[in-house]
Amino acid sequence: MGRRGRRHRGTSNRNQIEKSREDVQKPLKSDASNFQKPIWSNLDFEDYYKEQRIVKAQEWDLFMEILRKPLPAAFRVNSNGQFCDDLRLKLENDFMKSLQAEAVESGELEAIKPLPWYPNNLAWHSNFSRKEIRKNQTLERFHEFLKLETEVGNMTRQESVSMVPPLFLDVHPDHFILDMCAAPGSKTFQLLEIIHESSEPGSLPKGMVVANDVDYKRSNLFIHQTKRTCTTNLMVTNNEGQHFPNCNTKGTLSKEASEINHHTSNHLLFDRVLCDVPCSGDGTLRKAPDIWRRWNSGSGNGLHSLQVVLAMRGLSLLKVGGRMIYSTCSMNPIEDEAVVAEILRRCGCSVELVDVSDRLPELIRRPGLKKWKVHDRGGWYRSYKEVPKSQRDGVLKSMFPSGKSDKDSTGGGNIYEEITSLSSDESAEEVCDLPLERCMRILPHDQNTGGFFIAVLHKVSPLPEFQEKINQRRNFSTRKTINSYEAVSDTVVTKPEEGVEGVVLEVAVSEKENTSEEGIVELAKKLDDMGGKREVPLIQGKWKGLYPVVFLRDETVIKGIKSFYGIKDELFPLYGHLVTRNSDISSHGNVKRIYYVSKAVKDILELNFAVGKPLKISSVGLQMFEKQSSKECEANCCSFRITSEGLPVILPYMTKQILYATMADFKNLLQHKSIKFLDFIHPQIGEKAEELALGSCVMVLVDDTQLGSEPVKVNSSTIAIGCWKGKASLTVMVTTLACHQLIQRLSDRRSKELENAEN
Ligand SMILES: C[S@@+](CC[C@H](N)C(=O)[O-])C[C@H]1O[C@@H](n2cnc3c(N)ncnc32)[C@H](O)[C@@H]1O
Repeated sequence: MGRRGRRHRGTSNRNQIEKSREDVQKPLKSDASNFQKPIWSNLDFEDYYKEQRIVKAQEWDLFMEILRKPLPAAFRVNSNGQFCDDLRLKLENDFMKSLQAEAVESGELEAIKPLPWYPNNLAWHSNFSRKEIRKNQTLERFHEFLKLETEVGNMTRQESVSMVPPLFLDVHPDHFILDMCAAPGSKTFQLLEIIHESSEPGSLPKGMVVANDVDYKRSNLFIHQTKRTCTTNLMVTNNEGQHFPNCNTKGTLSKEASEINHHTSNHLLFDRVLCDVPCSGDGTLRKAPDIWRRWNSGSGNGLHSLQVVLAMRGLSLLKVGGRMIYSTCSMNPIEDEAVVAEILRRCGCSVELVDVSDRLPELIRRPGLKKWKVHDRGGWYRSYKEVPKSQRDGVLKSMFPSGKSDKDSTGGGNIYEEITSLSSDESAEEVCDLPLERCMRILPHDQNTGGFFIAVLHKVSPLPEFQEKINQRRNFSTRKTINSYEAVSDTVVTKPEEGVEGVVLEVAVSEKENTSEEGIVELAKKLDDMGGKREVPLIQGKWKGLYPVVFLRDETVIKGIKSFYGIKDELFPLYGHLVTRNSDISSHGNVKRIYYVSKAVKDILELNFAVGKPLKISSVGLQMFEKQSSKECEANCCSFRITSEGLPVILPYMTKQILYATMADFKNLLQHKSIKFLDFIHPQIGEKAEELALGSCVMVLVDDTQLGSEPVKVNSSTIAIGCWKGKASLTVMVTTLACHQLIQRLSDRRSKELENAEN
């Protein structure tokens, strides 16, 4: 095959991939002129899945019936939330009972119930769809509860099947985890919760999550939500997953930096990888009925090769001994079993499909298929031999159960290459000889959910050398990466330094936060002390709302914060853990927002700087301090207030600017938002408030016995809010919504205590 022909096929295939990707990701236009009523059926879909035999003939009608019903709502109580137990009890003891009448009326057995396979009754399924919950008046109280707790970050609405993959990943708090296709981030939140679960309040987990997604707009939505997780252990990147950088140090790091990088040898490697790939999404038909209209077998075919390369890249970034989940919300074997079979063939003995049949026994799932066929416009094919040459652009060998890709897996060929001579037995229906029965397919009618597919992979040894070489070749052809990224986003590209092949961009911020270019360049000079690498905007000569992350090294600012809040370096180091972005610096050179990064994130950030910034970081760490200018502020006042999301992390290490208050004064402040010192219910608390330095402070709720015996040890149940101490009054610095939610939770606790006392 000549080069021209091959290139042509490659391009056409690429176009098809792009098209499928667009089809999958493009939100439907919501304006009235484009609105089309869902059709709830698609004969091609029915023919396809009947032929693939994903369900037995006798189950077919039920399968289709359930697919046409709206998806019941599901939600999770966030396990790190301060009110986790309170919320779980409220669901178990209050809503489960009070909603029951409503359920019986609509013919259901239970209104809400915990998902039996999810640990600790933390995930719930409601027999009402989200629409019903919104519309029904009796359900209003429940709806308000869900809305409020979701808004403040105590709960997450998430499709139940989408909660499954993190549970099979076997995550430990010290794990470095890569979530390759993370947006909108529901599984990332779960992963973060797991790594935080066993850490003490204020002590940060050793592990971290890199949440990557090529689509920076989708990532930005997700970044906005990460505030509520109060985590310092997250980095969000916008690399193409298949080109995710090695961050290979090639022995160029100093001894100190190499030690930092100890856990990653000379590559950035991960203990766990979640590869939740872009897919045709027909498992979400119940939630997104517009898919009925759009569905065709070409979508799955067009995504297959992207899914293979994403999974292969994930495996190459995985440590030996590590675990990767490959998952899709599609029921299509071309996107599911065929991809898993292809990666197993490419990896040889270095990767195993893990049998997890003994895990989560209450989760109903079906074994992966060993037989399937491939369909395209030309019809059905049982083996690659049957595919006419004219159709081989879109139908690949790797889509068939046998794969027949020996040549591909040596690294010499590529998956678009043609086979012209095949033996006669290849025309028979193929059966895959790999243990694909270990994969899991969740079908909608099994437990009233969406459809999902999961495979658990274990890396036993390094991948075959040629596979690693293929990955390295892909990673970095840097220019290509930049160009393909430009297609989907506005990017600031860091000017490549001598000897460093193309390095890319950083942080996305909203347009309104834009600062003048001169100001930023000026500030970059001041703040970027990481080897003097200054960021230069290349694309269209504009910053386009994307700004670099820089370590904050300003001694005056850091010392000011430390002394004002009484933070001891040996207990909670600030230096080297504080970062800011150029967008967070005013044109006068003043830092506006400061983020805190855990040791794990700091290490990766430093590694990224050291190897020329191949990671396109769009968000990192937790916003902990915010500039707060006030006329009342005196010379010794610190102009950085502690943010609500930063407070739980820093509180255990603060020795100054803390006011302890009992319930009456605490609630009073939440209700009135601002209280004069003279108006405190307990005058001694008012006096203490007056003694605080002007500026940011924290009010901590204590019980009557603790008052007067300060300092009180902070633990995971400590309730505190950020405040501002003015000349005559104390003011809360949290939103009205957060005040409202806190009052609600405190009242519920109080009623529970009274109830317990009565019994
Ligand atoms: C199924 S969604 C992921 C859902 C997500 N894991 C969650 O639980 O919320 C697939 C994601 O893959 C992203 N994506 C598509 N192509 C990609 C690529 N080449 N590299 C990385 N991400 C990609 C899409 O932007 C999309 O957000």
